[in-house]
Amino acid sequence: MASKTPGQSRKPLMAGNWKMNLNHVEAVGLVQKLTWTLDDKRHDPEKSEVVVLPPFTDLRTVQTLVEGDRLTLGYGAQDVSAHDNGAYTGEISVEMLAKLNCSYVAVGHSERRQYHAEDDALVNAKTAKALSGGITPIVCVGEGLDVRQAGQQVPYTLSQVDGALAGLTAEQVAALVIAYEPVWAIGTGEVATPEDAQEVCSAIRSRLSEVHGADVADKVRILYGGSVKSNNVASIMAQPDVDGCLVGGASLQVEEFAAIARFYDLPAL
Ligand SMILES: O=C[C@H](O)COP(=O)(O)O
Repeated sequence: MASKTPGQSRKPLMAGNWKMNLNHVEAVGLVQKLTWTLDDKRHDPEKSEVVVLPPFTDLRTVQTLVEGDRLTLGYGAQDVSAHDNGAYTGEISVEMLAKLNCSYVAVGHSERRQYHAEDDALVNAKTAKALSGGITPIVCVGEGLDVRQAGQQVPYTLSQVDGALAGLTAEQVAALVIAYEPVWAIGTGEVATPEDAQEVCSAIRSRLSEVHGADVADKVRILYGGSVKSNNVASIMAQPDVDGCLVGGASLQVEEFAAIARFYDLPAL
């Protein structure tokens, strides 16, 4: 099995995308239980950074809890507007997220692309907007089942990466996170094999290196997402170009997500 490069400096990132689950009262319960569980199991924050991405309506509550109790837990949003402010009903601006001290925001999640017709140009605008507001975008890319069956997952995903990062400077690219999420593996229980994840994550890093240089490519954390569980996370994380996971369903289960965060203590099966 491929292994991490010795001395690699990218700190693993485990981000829990709650999607449209948990109201702000329920968020308190999950965040408290998660941090207690991580403490109880002696989670080492140097070995993985743990982040939650709750719905917008939970963010102020999560901020108050994290800051009030000085929790070692990052948080962010699941989407951001490409606009600064104005008549965009239902949208949330980067300035609003920055005011809530969000560290991260997911952009271009496949569910946004599928249900809200977000294309690469809009994902590009949102990525640039997040960066301009000092929030780290987690740029989501990945192919559907038809593309995978045609064996086109690498060119398809690289085209999404090119589109999402168009016009960004090397410095901006070095500051963002990319999440490779094959759509056929999201919420289906169909996890990609570690080799499937590595193939595309490695191709993404090579593309970043071609366009922005090896130093930039070496800094970017590339996550895998799609049916990540405690029983498959260690072997996925053993891949050299996988620097963390974007976790959906399992992030709503405290014990499961805490175990995923502590992937470094699990055997790679
Ligand atoms: O953002 C998370 C991904 O969509 C993965 O979701 P999942 O872990 O439920 O498959």
